Amino acid sequence: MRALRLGTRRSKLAMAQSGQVAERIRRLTGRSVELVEVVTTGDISREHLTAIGGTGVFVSALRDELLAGRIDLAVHSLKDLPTAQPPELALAAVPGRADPRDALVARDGLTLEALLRAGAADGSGRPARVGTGSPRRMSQLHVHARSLGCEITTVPIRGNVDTRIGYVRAGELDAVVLASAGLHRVGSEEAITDLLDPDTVLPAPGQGALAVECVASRDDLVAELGRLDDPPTRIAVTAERALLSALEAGCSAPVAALADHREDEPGTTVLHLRGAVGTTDGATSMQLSTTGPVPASDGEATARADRMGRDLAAEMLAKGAAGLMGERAQ
Ligand SMILES: NCc1[nH]cc(CCC(=O)O)c1CC(=O)O
Repeated sequence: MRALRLGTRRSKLAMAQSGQVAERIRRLTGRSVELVEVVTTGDISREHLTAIGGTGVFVSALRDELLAGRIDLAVHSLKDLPTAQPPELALAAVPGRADPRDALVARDGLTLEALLRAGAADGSGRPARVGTGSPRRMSQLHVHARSLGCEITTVPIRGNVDTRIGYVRAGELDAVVLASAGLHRVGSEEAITDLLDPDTVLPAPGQGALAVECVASRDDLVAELGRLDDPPTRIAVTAERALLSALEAGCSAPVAALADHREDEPGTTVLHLRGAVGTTDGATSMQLSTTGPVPASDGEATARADRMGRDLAAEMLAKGAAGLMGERAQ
């Protein structure tokens, strides 16, 4: 049998996660897998992602290659995947999720709270300068700083993981916030100085999870790749993405969501879903949560998770969430 062609961006993070999925396929199916590099608009453009239409730009070039039949499968960071799934493509697997939390990489090994209280490194009394281009992170960092009676200066940055960590090493910023999962995938986890509690900074929908995509009409391939699927992860991210989709938010909007399976009573698992929105300056924000049963069948549980996400979004909209998403992508 010929080798499966796995299309990947050539960033360190994309290569790492594609390589890890390729290895899982080889081990589970015995199929050989070959990595094929694909260049995307997001890799070329130096503009801020919000200015070029969100992180979907990373995904579209890979999808074009799938539809043209030049590659057999693609691996995306699930949080970069637009919520509308094109019918010609199948989300064949959502493998087991890594830690969904955001991580702080701060000067002098500081935690977020210690950094906010300490302020800028020069002792000038100015607020700490924290790099992130994500409206979701900015919003929640400002809310948290205010709750501690501190201020924070957020600085929009872009670039790959090494570039972002480099700003802290060079002393240009006091800290940067990145996904823990990405730092682990590229082997830079030792740079993490604090893992942010989701009650403080709730991650992006799908953060820490991967999506394995192929052409929907290739039934055998869909089934083969389906062996990588982790039902609890798929159920959780389904709830998070349903919430995002129902809020009709662009992928750069400040929407956060995290679902996790919890033991309710001994032997009974429930799905707990948190959702948050807020203005970028953190002046107004909202966080709501809900809990629902997890039916025994994975199909029913996924459908139920989808409804939970949409119901929580409806509750958020009824409480004025739309007014907090002014920055949403046009
Ligand atoms: N938006 C870029 C992006 N897409 C996926 C990850 C990290 C891995 C993940 O969350 O699965 C990152 C970098 C980051 O947010 O720090």
